[in-house]
Amino acid sequence: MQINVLHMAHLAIRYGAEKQLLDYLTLAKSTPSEIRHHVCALRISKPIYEELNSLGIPVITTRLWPWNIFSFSNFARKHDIHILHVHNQLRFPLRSRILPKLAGVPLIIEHEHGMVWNTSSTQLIKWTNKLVNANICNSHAAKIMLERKCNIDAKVIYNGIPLPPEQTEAPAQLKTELGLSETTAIVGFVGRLNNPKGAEAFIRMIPKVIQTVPHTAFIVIGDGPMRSSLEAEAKVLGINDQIYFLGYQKDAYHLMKQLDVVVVPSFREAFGNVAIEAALAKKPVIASNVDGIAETVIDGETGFLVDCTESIQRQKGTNSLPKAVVDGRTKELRPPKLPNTEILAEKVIHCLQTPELAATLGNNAYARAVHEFSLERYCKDLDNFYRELTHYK
Ligand SMILES: CC(=O)N[C@H]1[C@@H](OP(=O)(O)OP(=O)(O)OC[C@H]2O[C@@H](n3ccc(=O)[nH]c3=O)[C@H](O)[C@@H]2O)O[C@H](CO)[C@@H](O)[C@@H]1O
Ligand SMILES: O=P([O-])([O-])O[C@@H]1[C@@H](O)[C@H](O)[C@@H](O)[C@H](O)[C@@H]1O
Repeated sequence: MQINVLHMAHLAIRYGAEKQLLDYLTLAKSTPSEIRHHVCALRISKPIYEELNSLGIPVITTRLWPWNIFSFSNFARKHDIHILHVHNQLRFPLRSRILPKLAGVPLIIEHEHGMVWNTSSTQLIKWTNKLVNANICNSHAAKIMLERKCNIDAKVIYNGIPLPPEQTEAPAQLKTELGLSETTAIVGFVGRLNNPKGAEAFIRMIPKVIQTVPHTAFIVIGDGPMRSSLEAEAKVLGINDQIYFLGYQKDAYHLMKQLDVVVVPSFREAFGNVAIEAALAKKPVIASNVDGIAETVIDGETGFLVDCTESIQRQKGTNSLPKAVVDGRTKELRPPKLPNTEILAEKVIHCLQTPELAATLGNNAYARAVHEFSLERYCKDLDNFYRELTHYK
């Protein structure tokens, strides 16, 4: 039996959830299987549309408002869709549950990538829970949030990241481009410049790091609504000449290879693909002890986890703050906080001053990532889940 899956997702930008889906579809397309993929894009950028086209994946673009139900149900019928796999639409049950059911889609999977932290009213979600056949979370922390907030049980499938080709040593062009000497260490942040990522904690730790290790450069990869305020804060802290805002970079992994330490200071993070990408680049990760990050980083073995103690000031135009996050140690809910600035700086300094330790952490992180967080493993888990759900033998 062929299994036809329709993925519903926002594909306008290319950060965590979008990359995860595109990487999966790319691998799935090159692996013989009875599972066929289709995409229902709520929004889509031209490059992503072209990418899906070149993979030969049928795409329907619709926001799925009630008046779009006929085109959606025609597409679902034409491609004999068995499963609608909805990514990150927990807040919109009309679009992800009610209309697809009315359109005759047999099975619905909801996949949580981090939205449950944002969900405000959960009443409609609870009322329509019966329309969903299965839920997937990308970490145990996400599963805890989904259960506590929406009374939904879920299967945990950790994200998976494409393994880099063996033996690809990146040319160290970053230092040349930035005019840095060969001996300058680089500490990096990679992510959307929106509030869950805690980029301000990265900036605030810098003066403390350079007091002890003065010749260090800091780079920020990524873009978003907080960029100008972060640049302004760097100016006020007097660290302008040591920090480089590189904006959105298509090949963040290639740049990560050229860093010495990667910092992931998010105050909420369902999973955190950046921590795994850093691991695959064999770099130690210093990260907040919160949510899914506490599952991807093993404190003292693959990096360091830093407890969260600093209050957050939400800026205009950024995401609203979640009421609670999952504490990395206790697994209990607690208010969101940024990682402790002193400890963050201390751990970065420790890695910079003891490169042997940094190398050991990076190698451990790499071995664990290859074993537990590969795209192949993700693909296998997801495909088996589809088979289970459709009682495929
Ligand atoms: C706050 C939250 O809950 N976020 C979740 C969200 O993704 P979210 O987009 O927040 O974050 P992730 O860190 O997982 O992924 C970001 C991705 O964007 C890439 N990048 C970033 C900057 C840049 O300039 N160029 C670039 O390519 C990174 O390399 C990485 O691959 O869904 C992901 C996928 O399930 C989860 O892992 C995240 O935990
Ligand atoms: O977490 P949040 O900022 O509300 O929303 C996020 C998007 O901005 C991001 O593009 C996507 O990859 C994440 O999965 C999540 O949907």
